[in-house]
Amino acid sequence: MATAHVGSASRPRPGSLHGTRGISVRDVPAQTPLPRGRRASDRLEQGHRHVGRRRIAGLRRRDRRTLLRESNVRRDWTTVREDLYELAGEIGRSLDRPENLRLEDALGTTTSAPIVSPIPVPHFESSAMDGYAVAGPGPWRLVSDPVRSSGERNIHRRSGSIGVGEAWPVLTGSVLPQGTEGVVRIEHAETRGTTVRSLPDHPYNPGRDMRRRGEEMERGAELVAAGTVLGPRHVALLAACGIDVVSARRPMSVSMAFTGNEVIDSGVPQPGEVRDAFSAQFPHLLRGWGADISERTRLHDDHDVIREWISWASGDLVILTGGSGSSSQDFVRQILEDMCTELVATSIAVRPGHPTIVGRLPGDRLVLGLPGNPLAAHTSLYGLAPVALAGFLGRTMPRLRTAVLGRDVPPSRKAVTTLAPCVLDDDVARPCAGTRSHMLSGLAAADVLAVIPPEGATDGQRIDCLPLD
Ligand SMILES: Nc1nc2c(c(=O)[nH]1)N[C@H]1C(S)=C(S)[C@@H](COP(=O)(O)OP(=O)(O)OC[C@H]3O[C@@H](n4cnc5c(N)ncnc54)[C@H](O)[C@@H]3O)O[C@H]1N2
Ligand code: MOO
Repeated sequence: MATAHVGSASRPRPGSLHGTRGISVRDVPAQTPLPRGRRASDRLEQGHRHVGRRRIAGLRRRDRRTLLRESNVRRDWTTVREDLYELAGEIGRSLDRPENLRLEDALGTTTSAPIVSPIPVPHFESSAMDGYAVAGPGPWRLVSDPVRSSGERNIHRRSGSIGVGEAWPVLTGSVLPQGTEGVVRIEHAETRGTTVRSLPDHPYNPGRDMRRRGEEMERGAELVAAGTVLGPRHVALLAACGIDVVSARRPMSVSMAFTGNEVIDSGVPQPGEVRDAFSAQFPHLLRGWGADISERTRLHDDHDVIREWISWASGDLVILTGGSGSSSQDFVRQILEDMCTELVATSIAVRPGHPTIVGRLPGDRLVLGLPGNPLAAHTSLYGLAPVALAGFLGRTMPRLRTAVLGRDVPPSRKAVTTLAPCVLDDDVARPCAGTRSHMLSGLAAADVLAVIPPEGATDGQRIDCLPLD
C-alpha cells in the first residue's frame, strides 16, 4: 500500500521528480511503453506509489494546497479499494466497541468473536418421527399410553425406559426412553390392543428415525466465525443452540447528503432540472451492506451549508453526492480537501467515477465524495461503500466474482479501469448499451459491473466483476 506521512517527509523517495516536504508526484505519461509483463494499472500505481493515504492534518493551508495540487493524480482503483479497506479497519478497530447484544437485536450486526455451541447438537436423543420407540425385533408390547398435551404440559419431555419386545409412543422431537433401539413411524405400524407390529411393506430397521445426541455438532463447535454479518439463518442456528447474547459490532452508521440545486425530488424534471436518482435507493443499498442510516438529507449548493453539515454529520461514514468536480461551484471537493485529515484519493483512475474523493474527516469519520453524474455515483458507491463497511466492521474484503467477457474491449485511452455494466448470460458478461456517465439505462439492465483493466480485455477473457445487488 502506498502511504505517505508528512512527518516522514524528508526521506527521498525513489522515482520522484520533485518534492514538497518529501511528498512528490510523478505522473508517468500514458504513452510510455510498458515493461514486459506489466499491466497499465501497475504503471499507474507505480508512478504514483508515494501518492496514497496521507495525513494532511496540521499542515499550513498553503502547504496543504500545494500537496493537494500535486497529489490530484489518478490513483489505481484496486489500490484505492485496498487503502480504503485498511483505513476503515484502522478506524473501526480504534473505536473498538463490540457490544453484548441480545440475539433479537443482533440481526445485521457483525460478530467480534467466534461463537461456539454451549451444547452438543442435538443435545439429547430424540425421535425424528411420530410413532413408537421400540427395542428388539417386533412385534412389541405397548408399555405406555400416548400422552396428551394440556395447558403447559411438555409431553416431549416425558422419559422412561423400555426393554426388548416393548414399544413406547413418541412424538417428533420427544425424548426417547432408555433402551430405545429404533423408531417405527406411526404410518408404518399396525396397533391392535397393546400389540404393535410393522406393516409387511415397511419392515423395521433398528436405528432408524432416531436423532443422536451430538450427531450434527459437538459441544464447543464453532457456530459462526468472527466477522460474520449475522443474517436470519445465523440467528436461527444461534437460537437453536441456546445463545441469548452475542458480542458484535454495531452497524456502521452512515450520514448521506445529496447536493444540487437543480435536483428535484418528485415529478417530471423540466429543462435545467434533474430528478434525484439516488436518494430513493442508496440508503437501502447501504443497509443491505450492513450500514445503519443515521441521516439522509438534501443540501443546497451553498459552501457554508455543506461545510456545516459535514462538520456535524454523525455517521462513521459520510457520503455526499455531487460537487466533486473542480469548478468554482463544486463545493464538496473544496470543502473535503480542506477538512480531511487524511486523503486516500482525490481522483481515481476509473471510469466512470474518476472525481470521487475518499478521505478521513476529523472525529474518526470516513468520507466518500461521490460524483453527481448518475452512473458515476452508482459505480463509485458499489465499488467503494461495501469496502468501507467491510473494513470498518472487521469483515473480509468484499469478493469480486468473475465472468467471461462476451466481447473485445479496447485499451482505455486514459489508462483507467472501466466499470462496465454487463448482463450476465450464464457465465458470460455482455456489456450493455447506455453506459455514459450521465446515463442509467445500461445500469438498470445490468447484473454486474465488469472490471475492465486499463489495457482492455478480449472476448473470452475471464475478468473480475462487481456484483450489483
Ligand atoms: N471540465 C470538466 N468537467 C467535468 C469533468 C472534468 O473532468 N472536467 N468531469 C465530469 C465527470 S466525469 C463527472 S462525474 C462530473 C462530476 O460532477 P460533480 O460531482 O461535480 O457533480 P455535479 O456537477 O453536481 O453534477 C453532475 C451531473 O450530475 C447530475 N446530478 C447531480 N446530482 C444528481 C442526483 N441526485 N440525481 C440525478 N442527477 C444528479 C447533475 O445535474 C449534473 O448533470 O463532472 C463532469 N464534468
Ligand atoms: O468519471 Mo465521471 O465520474 O465519468 O462520470
